[in-house]
Amino acid sequence: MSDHELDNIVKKVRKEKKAFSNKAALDTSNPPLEIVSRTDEIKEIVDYIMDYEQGQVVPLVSIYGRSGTGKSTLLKHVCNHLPKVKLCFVNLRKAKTVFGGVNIILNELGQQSLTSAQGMNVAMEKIQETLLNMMDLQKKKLFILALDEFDVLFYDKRGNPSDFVYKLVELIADLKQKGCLAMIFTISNNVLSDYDLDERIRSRIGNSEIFFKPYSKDEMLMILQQRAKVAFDKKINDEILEECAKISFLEHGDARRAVDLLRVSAEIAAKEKKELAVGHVKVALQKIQKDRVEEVIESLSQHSKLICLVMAAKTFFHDKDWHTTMSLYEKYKEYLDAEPVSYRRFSELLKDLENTGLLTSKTSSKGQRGYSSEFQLVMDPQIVGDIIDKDWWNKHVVEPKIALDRLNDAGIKKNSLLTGLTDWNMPYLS
Ligand SMILES: Nc1ncnc2c1ncn2[C@@H]1O[C@H](COP(=O)(O)OP(=O)(O)OP(=O)(O)O)[C@@H](O)[C@H]1O
Repeated sequence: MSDHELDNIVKKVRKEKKAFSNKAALDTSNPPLEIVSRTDEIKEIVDYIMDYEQGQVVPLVSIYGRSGTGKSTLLKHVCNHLPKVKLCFVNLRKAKTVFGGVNIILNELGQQSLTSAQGMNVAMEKIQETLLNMMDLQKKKLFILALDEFDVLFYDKRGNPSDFVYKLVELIADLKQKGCLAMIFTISNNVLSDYDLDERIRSRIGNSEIFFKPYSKDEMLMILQQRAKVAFDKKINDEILEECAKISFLEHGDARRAVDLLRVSAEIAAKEKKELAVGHVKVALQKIQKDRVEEVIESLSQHSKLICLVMAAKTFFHDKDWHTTMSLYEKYKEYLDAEPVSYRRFSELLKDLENTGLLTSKTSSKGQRGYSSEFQLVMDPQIVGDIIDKDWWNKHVVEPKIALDRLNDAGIKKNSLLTGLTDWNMPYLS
């Protein structure tokens, strides 16, 4: 590429970026200028923390709620506001094992990792020693260890997360004996007491919990207005922000994704050299969904991909959202040109898919026949079909569906002419 061509690219990109006066305001890894709403949750956090002035704090508080509800932001905001509080904020997302989590804590405290052979007790002693030195040096009154994405440790089936929680609580008690007040805030999507914990730990940690509910549409709008004011020179039409807030409220209540939606919409408008409009939000939503689904689907096994394809086809072809495990399993077996997994394994795979956020489930009563689970695809089935196998999807699902809809529109009964079109029925061979 010649220098001239490169200069032209730089010029074009620079022009696109002029749509923003301060794009960093739409970067959700930066703290917000101001906390919107959440007064009750802030009060609850402050309540637990301020007990230190009476020399007595609870050892562990579980902050929980869905993603993007402000859990980490608020805890950091409160701690940074209080001069006598020392916060050590640790994200455990990358911890593959309980001991890996301990090493992440040590690293955050400025210490080297230990080998698992050195054992948990040595690690706890190291944490304790470091904390005591740090508190003495910095003349703080309360040490807070915030453990974000704490639930990750419970995926370590060989480790003992329950024992780790116990050791942390013991550590807090030891520190207190040595004149150092400390407490732990765990942050996760589910409340800590829902996890597999021993009884002795349940009684030690008590019920110190703070729930963060998903944001309402108005709260979401306020968060967006605040960021938009800083990010753009021109005032953004409220209609656009309201659209982003509405979509985010209906889909997830996640402030991070709402801000991302606004940013991607503005990027698309800038690329088209147009004013940001509501239409760009719709395009951005499709793009974000597609990127997310692509990332998740790429990491799935062939069986799980096939389950997604069955779900997408059933949803799209029959205009039906909810599907029972049995109806999905029957179609999956019919569909598969290889040895199927057992029904039990199939149910597990559905649950795993639910954990990725691609599906959601509900349990409904079948009267005397007990209960059954039903699943719904969270994403647009077209996006899922396109990602897994676009050609196959178009040929065996979209085209027959269009043909069937035409027949229906013309008033021709489904089963009279083209019975083959009453369902998509080509085995999926790849
Ligand atoms: N009340 C709020 N006021 C302003 N910005 C907010 C508020 N709540 C959340 N945000 C913004 O939304 C984004 C997500 O917030 P945060 O990371 O605190 O959520 P979280 O509940 O900890 O999510 P996760 O569980 O995914 O870690 C951040 O960029 C944050 O600045």
